[in-house]
Amino acid sequence: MLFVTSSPRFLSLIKPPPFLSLHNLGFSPKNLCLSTKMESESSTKLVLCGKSDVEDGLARCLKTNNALKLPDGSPVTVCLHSESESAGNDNDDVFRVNSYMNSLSTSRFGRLLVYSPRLASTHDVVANNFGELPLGSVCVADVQFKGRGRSKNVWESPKGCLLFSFTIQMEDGRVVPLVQYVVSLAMTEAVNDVCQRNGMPSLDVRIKWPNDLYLDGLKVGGILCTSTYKSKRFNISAGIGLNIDNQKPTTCLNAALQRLGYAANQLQREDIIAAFFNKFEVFHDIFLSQGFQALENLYYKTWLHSGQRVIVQEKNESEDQVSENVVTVQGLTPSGYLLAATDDGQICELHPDGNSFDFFQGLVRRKLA
Ligand SMILES: O=C(O)CCCC[C@@H]1SC[C@@H]2NC(=O)N[C@@H]21
Repeated sequence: MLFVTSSPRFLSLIKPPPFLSLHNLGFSPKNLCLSTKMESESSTKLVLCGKSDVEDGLARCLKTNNALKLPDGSPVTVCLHSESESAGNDNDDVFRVNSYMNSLSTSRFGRLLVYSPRLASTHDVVANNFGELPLGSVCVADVQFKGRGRSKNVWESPKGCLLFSFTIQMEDGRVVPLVQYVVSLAMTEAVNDVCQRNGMPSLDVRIKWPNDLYLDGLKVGGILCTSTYKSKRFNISAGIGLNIDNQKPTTCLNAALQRLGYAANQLQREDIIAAFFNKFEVFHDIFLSQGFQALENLYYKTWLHSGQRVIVQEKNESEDQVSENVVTVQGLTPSGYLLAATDDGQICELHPDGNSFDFFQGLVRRKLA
C-alpha cells in the first residue's frame, strides 16, 4: 500500500520490507545456475554480478541463501553472472553486464548488480529486498511488465529503455525529499558526460520539476523515489526509467541524436547507467556534506522552471470561491517545494493540489513569512 507523504512526490511504503542482515548469510561453494524448464518458464530470472570479489561474495551468499524475494511471493531463479548463459552476450536487447562493470568507477553505488531480462518492476525488487542487498545495489531490467510510475500509474517499459532502481539510506528526514533532485541531476549530467566523451552532439535533457526528464518538449524519463523508515534511517528506493532507444511512446535519446545528424555509435544503456552512478556518488557526497545548496546552481541550469510564470489557485476565506493568481518561480524551498514570488513581491511556497497528474495544474500556494 502506498501513501503520499507531505513531501513533494515522495512516496513511502507503509509495510517495511523483511530485514535479513547479510552478516547472517554464510558463504558456500559456487553453484551452477541450473533451472528446470518449468522453473524458467514461470519464475523471474535474476542474474547477480559484483564489481569486485567483495560484491561477488555477497552475490554468492544471496544466491545460496535464497535471500531475494519478490513482493507477490512468485518464484525467483537466481544465478551468478559468471555462471549465466548471457555472460558474453553482445546482443543489443540484453544488458551487457561486463560493459557496465568496466565503465563503473564508484566505491559504493551500483557495485552489486541484479539484472533480469524480464521482471515485473525493478523497484519492487530493491524495495522488497532492501535489508538483504548491500547499500547502493542496483536492479536493472531489459523489460518490465508491471513498471511503476508515480501516482500508481503504469510505466511502459519496452525494450530500448534504461530501467533501473537502486538503494540509498539517509538519516536526516528534512532533506530526504531533496534526494530525488540529486538523482535527476545525476542522470542529466550522465547523459551530458557520455555524449561529450564520445564526441556526440550534446542533448538538452532537462528536469521538469519534480522528477520528470524532458527532451525537446517531450517526456523521455521519470524518477520514482519511495521510502520506509526503520531503525532511525530512511531506506530509499530510487527508480529511473529513461527512453534511450525506443521511440515509443514519446521519443528517445537516440532519435534526437539522429535528428542532429549523428547516427553512428548510438547511446548505450550500459554507458549511461555507469556514468549515472559515477556522477550520483559524487553528488550524493556533496549533498550530504554541504547540503543541496551546493548543487543548486547546476540544478537550476538544468530544470525548466526559472522565471516560469505559473497560475496558482487560492480559496477565499469562506472557502467557497477559488481565485487564480499568477506567480513567478524563483527556485526551490529548503523542503523541496517550488519557491515563487507574486507580482507585488510576496514570497510563497507552491504545493501541488494532489489531484492533477501534471504538477503545474492546480498548484496551491502557502505564504512564507
Ligand atoms: O512516473 C514517473 O515519471 C516515474 C517513473 C519511474 C519508472 C522507473 S522504471 C525503473 C523503475 N521501476 C519501476 O517500476 N519504476 C521505476
